[in-house]
Amino acid sequence: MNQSKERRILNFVLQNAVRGDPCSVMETIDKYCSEKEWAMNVGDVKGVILDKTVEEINPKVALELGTYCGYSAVRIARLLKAGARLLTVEFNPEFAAIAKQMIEFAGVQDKVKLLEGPSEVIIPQLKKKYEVDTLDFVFVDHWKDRYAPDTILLQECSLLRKGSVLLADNIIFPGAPEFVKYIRNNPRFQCSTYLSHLEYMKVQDAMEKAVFLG
Ligand SMILES: O=C(NCc1cccc(CNc2ccc3[nH]ncc3c2)c1)c1cc(-c2ccc(F)cc2)cc(O)c1O
Ligand SMILES: [Mg+2]
Repeated sequence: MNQSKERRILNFVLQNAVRGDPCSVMETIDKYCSEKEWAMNVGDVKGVILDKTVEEINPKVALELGTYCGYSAVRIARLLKAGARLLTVEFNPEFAAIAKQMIEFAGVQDKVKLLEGPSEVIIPQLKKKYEVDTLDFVFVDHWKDRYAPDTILLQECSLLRKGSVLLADNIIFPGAPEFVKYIRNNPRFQCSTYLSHLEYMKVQDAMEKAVFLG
C-alpha cells in the first residue's frame, strides 16, 4: 500500500530533523514542503504571524482546531511557558497518528494534548472532560466552513472570556467567507487582518485576528 504524503513528511523529519528540537522539526517540514511536496501546514511565512500572536498573548490554555501533521502544534507549543498547555483537535485519524509522532519527536508532548474527533463534538467537552475554564488563544485552521459555526459554539460553551484571541488561517485562500462576514460584523469581536502568503507559494493569503470583547 503506497505511503501517504503525510507519512512521507513524517519520515523525512524522523530522518533529517534533530529529536527534541522543535525549530529543527519546523525547518525540516518547511524544507520538504517547499522543495518536494506542497502540504497545508501554516508554514514559515504565516508562521511568524502565529508566533508573534502567541508571544503577545502568552496563553496558559490554547486550543488549535485542525492539527494536520502537527506543524503548528509544535510551532505554538515551543513558545508556551511552563505549565501552559495546547489542546489540538484533529478529525482525520491518519493525520492524528502522524501528528502524535511529530509532536513527540519535537519533544513538546508534555505541553500538547491531541484530541481526536470533530470540533463540534470536542468543543462541548472541553470544560468537563478536559478541565478547561476559558481559552486564552484559539488557532483556527480546520475545515473552512466550520470556522463560523465553531466560533459560535465556543461562545455558547462559555469558553471565551474578555480578551480571548482567535487567529484564523486561510482567510483569502482557500478563504472562509462566512466566517469573515460573521466575525467582522460582530460587535463582540475586535478584528484585524494580517496579509501574507499561502504556505510555500507566491499566492496571497491572510490571517484574521479576532479579540473577544466579552
Ligand atoms: O482546508 C484546509 N485545511 C483544513 C483541512 C483540510 C483537509 C482535511 C482536514 C482534516 N482535519 C480536520 C477536519 C475537520 C475538523 N473538525 N475539527 C477538527 C478537524 C480537523 C482539514 C487548508 C487548505 C489549504 C489549501 C488547499 C488547496 C490549495 F490549492 C491551497 C490551499 C491551505 C490551508 O492552509 C488549509 O488549512
Ligand atoms: Mg491553513
